[in-house]
Amino acid sequence: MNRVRVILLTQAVGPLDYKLPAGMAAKPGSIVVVPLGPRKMVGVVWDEDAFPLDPVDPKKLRAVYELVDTPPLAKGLRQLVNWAADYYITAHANILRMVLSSSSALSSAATITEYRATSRVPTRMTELRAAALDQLEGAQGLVRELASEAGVSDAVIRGLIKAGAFEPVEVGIDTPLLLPDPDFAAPVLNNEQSAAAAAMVGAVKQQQFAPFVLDGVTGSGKTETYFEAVAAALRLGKQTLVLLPEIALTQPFLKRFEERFGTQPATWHSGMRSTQRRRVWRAVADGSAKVVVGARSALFLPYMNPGLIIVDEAHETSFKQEDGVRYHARDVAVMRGKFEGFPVILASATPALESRHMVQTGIYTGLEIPSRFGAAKLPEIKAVDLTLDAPERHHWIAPPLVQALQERIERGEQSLLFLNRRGFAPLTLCRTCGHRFQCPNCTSWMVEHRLVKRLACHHCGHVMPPPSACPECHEEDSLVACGPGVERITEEVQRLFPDARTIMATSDTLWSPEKAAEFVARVEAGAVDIIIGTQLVTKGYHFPNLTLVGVIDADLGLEGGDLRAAERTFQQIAQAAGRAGRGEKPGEVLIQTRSPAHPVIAALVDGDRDAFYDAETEMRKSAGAPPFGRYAAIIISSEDEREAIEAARAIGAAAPKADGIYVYGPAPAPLAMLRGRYRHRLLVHAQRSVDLQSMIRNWLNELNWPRGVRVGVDVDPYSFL
Ligand SMILES: Nc1ncnc2c1ncn2[C@@H]1O[C@H](COP(=O)(O)OP(=O)(O)OP(=O)(O)O)[C@@H](O)[C@H]1O
Ligand SMILES: [Zn+2]
Repeated sequence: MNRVRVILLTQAVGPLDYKLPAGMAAKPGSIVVVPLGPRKMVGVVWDEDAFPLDPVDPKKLRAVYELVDTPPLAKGLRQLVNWAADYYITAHANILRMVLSSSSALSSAATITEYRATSRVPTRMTELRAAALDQLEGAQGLVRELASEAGVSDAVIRGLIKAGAFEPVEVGIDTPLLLPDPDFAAPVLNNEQSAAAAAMVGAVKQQQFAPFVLDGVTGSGKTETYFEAVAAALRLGKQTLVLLPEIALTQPFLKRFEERFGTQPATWHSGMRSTQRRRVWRAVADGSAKVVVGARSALFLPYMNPGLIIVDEAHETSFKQEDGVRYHARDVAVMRGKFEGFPVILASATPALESRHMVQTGIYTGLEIPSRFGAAKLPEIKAVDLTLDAPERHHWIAPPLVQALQERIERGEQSLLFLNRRGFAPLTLCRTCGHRFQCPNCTSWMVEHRLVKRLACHHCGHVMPPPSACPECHEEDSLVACGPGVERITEEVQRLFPDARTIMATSDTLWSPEKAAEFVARVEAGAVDIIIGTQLVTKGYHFPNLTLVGVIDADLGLEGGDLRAAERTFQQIAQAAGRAGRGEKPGEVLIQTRSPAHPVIAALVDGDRDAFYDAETEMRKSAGAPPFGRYAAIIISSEDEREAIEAARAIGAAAPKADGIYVYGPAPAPLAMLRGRYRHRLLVHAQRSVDLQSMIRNWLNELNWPRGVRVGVDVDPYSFL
């Protein structure tokens, strides 16, 4: 029968059956264009056994329009999509959109029309046009891209094209990627590294599923070591994916990769232009992209011949996606290896408790590199007790840290101050009436960003200029900044050491791979004495002349009752500390805290990671928390507060009562209002033996709620409270 089942890239309809026109052959995984009502839509031919479907009268079936000229999605990838839709309780379409994440890759044209500026000045010049021309000097791209770069509408750009200020350029987009050479510059590994590399290389050659935790202390050379596994995959003609937690880490990685393999790998991240996306997507799908480095979205690409996935800094919580499909890239990576039969390496100096547990129970293989590479030693870590050694009023750097910074400046060495807070101050209030600036769309304070003279919401992006008078009591010049952010620490450093060269490193300053590369180049060239940064600079970077790390507020992350607060704080500070003393000169780390006896701080000072993890694991066990039990959050939101509460109550009232399941709530979600939507949450806590997904699916399928209400499920949530 020439009938196929198709999943369309929209959540609005389930899988539909179509008939194949004569002469068209499509098998499961084939990408097709089909009619849906009056529209044309992309879809994927799916295995018939995945969904129970009513038989439709064959005469009523509409015909597939077109078979897209790309290789069909492999069976293993289709299984992964089935699994992810099931596990994260979402529609197949939502997962498939991440697989087919380049719409231009699906059209057959191998060239594309971009536009670039000519020197012709349009006869009619408007303010918008002038500003756009100014912004776009030397730029080239699609109309949409140029418009967004200049911050104007597409119409403005089209007007400029008509006026001759931009001209069309035909761009070939499928130029082949260069091949990395596994033997270009192989390093000599030390014994510890060799042992770990041998295990990974062996697994790559076996071409079977094998999960590893590559657990090496900071500066142990995990990258050089897993590069051997990449080389092994290259020799077999297999594809490797390296996942990085942040785009900012891409550039230094590319440089190291090129030094090792003679050419850069393909990259994949949200900042790419659509032509680049198409080129990489197609090269991934036809197997010619041998190594891809990317953010978590690279995980779902249709690799033709995958042989290895490496998740670098695998403990990072940014691998968990918090909107759309709430998946964890680390966990999906492991499942992908399982379905498609290849090793997956989770590399970290501070593995997630869950990963460590998998090693201890023998499900993952643990590989350790216990010491730093070469002559480098792990830094000495000390706590600075802020209750004894307090900074001056309105200052945040305590005397011992001031002195340590002074010594580094004198010796020509570099320092890093770590505070995980962007902006100048986390809270602004009126000293006369106490008014606090809150985001109008979210339950969160507006954060002052003094450099750009704005108050900003870190959740929805809402910004406003700081008013000169209080909006409540109208008192002039009455606003005070409360608490420090990195901008304020930078100011303090500049006051303390007027001659020191400082640089601030946060997602506000390192927002693109290029900016991050510039930052690295400046630090490497010795043009910086003191780096002040958020968690963005605490991992991955290797600056041999950096010998001091100061943690401004170690207690910050420990506040609040988040399940992973202690673990995350430990990881963050250990990673920050790991930037010190990576070269020949020894490193020193000073941790400012009000509770030096806290188990997290004590473990860091004693260098006793295992004791900390063991105690933390015991606590999770007795609480039935992951990995010993499971959580899922059900988030109910609406622009209408009543509607949200009522829907949440109705869902709560219908909660299943069964052994091993506890449902808490509904209660206001961690951000009770977000982007203008009121949010309520139910938290489901289940024993491992419970089929959590089926239970939630059955529960929610029975219920209805008003159109304006959205109900999302977050399986294995990372944001709590
Ligand atoms: N076998 C080797 N030969 C030459 N250089 C090496 C070797 N192993 C490591 N190095 C160098 O040592 C430094 C530290 O290595 P690397 O950055 O890979 O450590 P890491 O384990 O990833 O650290 P972190 O977890 O802190 O990011 C790098 O400059 C790296 O090039
Ligand atoms: Zn907001």
